[in-house]
Amino acid sequence: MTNASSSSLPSDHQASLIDGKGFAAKMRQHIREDVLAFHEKHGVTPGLAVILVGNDPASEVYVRNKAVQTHHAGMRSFMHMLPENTSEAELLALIDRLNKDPEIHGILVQLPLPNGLDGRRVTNAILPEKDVDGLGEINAGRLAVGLPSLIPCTPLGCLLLLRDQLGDMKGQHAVVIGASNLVGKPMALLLLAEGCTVSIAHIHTRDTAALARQADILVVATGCRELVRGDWIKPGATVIDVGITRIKTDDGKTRLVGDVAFDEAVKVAGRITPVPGGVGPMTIACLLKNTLTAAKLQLEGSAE
Ligand SMILES: Nc1nc(=O)c2c([nH]1)NC[C@@H]1CN(c3ccc(C(=O)N[C@@H](CCC(=O)O)C(=O)O)cc3)C=[N+]21
Repeated sequence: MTNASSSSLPSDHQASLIDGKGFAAKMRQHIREDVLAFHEKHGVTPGLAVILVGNDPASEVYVRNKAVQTHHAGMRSFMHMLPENTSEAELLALIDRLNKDPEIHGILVQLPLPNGLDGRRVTNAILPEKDVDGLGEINAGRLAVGLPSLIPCTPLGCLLLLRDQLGDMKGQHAVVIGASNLVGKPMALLLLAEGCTVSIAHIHTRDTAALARQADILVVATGCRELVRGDWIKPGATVIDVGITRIKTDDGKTRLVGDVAFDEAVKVAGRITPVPGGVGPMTIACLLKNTLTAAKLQLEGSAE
C-alpha cells in the first residue's frame, strides 16, 4: 500500500507507473468517436494548422507526430514549415489568413521561435477560439479567473492523469516546480481549481527540496534534467515529470531523461510518470482534444 501520508516504506518499495502512453491512446480513441459524431452533425471535419519556423530537428519530429496523430483522430492537419529567416510580418500574415479560414479550427505555433520573432506577439495574434495551445492572453486570463477556456496541452494532460489516478484532490498539497507560462503557471491554476493547496517553486526559491518534500502531488517542469532526487520526495507522493531532455549514452545512442532522477524517485514515490511514455503523449492527445473543443466553440458556440 502506498499513500502520501505513509512516512516509511518497505525497502523493496516500487512506485506504480502512471501510463500516460496508454491513457493518451484511449483518449485519442474517444476523440476519434467524438470527431465522427461532430462530422455527422455539422458536415465539418475539425482542422488543425501547425506552424513551424526554422529547422530544429527535434521540433520537426514533434510536428510530424502531431500531424500523424491528428489524421488518426479523424481530423485534418495543415502543416506550415517556414524558413528560419521568416519575418514577423510574414508569420502574422499567415496567422491572419488561418484565423479567417473556416476549414481551420485550431492554430498552433511551435515554440520556441527563432531569434527575432516575438513569441508573445505571435501567439496573441491567434484568435482566442482557435488558440489550441491556450497560450494567448485571453485564454490565459480566462483560466486565471476561472472561466471556461482552451487550456495549455501539457498542464491539461497532467491534470487528466492526476484526476484518473487520485480522483478528488481537495486539500492535497501540490507543489509545482517551474513557473513558466507554458506549464508551471497554468498547472498551478488547474490544481488550485481542483481544491489543492498549491505552492510554486522557481529559480529564486530558497529551499526547493524542502518544499518538494511536503508535496502530496509534485509536478516538475523545469527543463533541468534529473533535478529532483529521491530525497526530495515525500514517501508515497504522486510525481508528474514534465521534463524531456535527450542525452547521448556511452554507447553512442540517445535516451530521454526527465526532470526527476527516476531510479531514485521510483523507490520513494507512490506513483510516478515515466519519461518517455508519461506526460509527452498526453500533450499531443490534449492538443487533439483542444482542436475538437475549438471546433465546437466555433460551430456550436460552446464546447459542451
Ligand atoms: N506551441 C507549442 N506547444 C507545445 O505543446 C510544444 C511546443 N510548442 N514546443 C515543443 C514542446 C515539446 N512538446 C512535446 C510533445 C510531445 C512529446 C512526446 O510525445 N514525447 C514522447 C517521446 C517522443 C520521443 O521519443 O521523442 C514521450 O514522452 O513519450 C514531447 C514533447 C510539445 N511542445
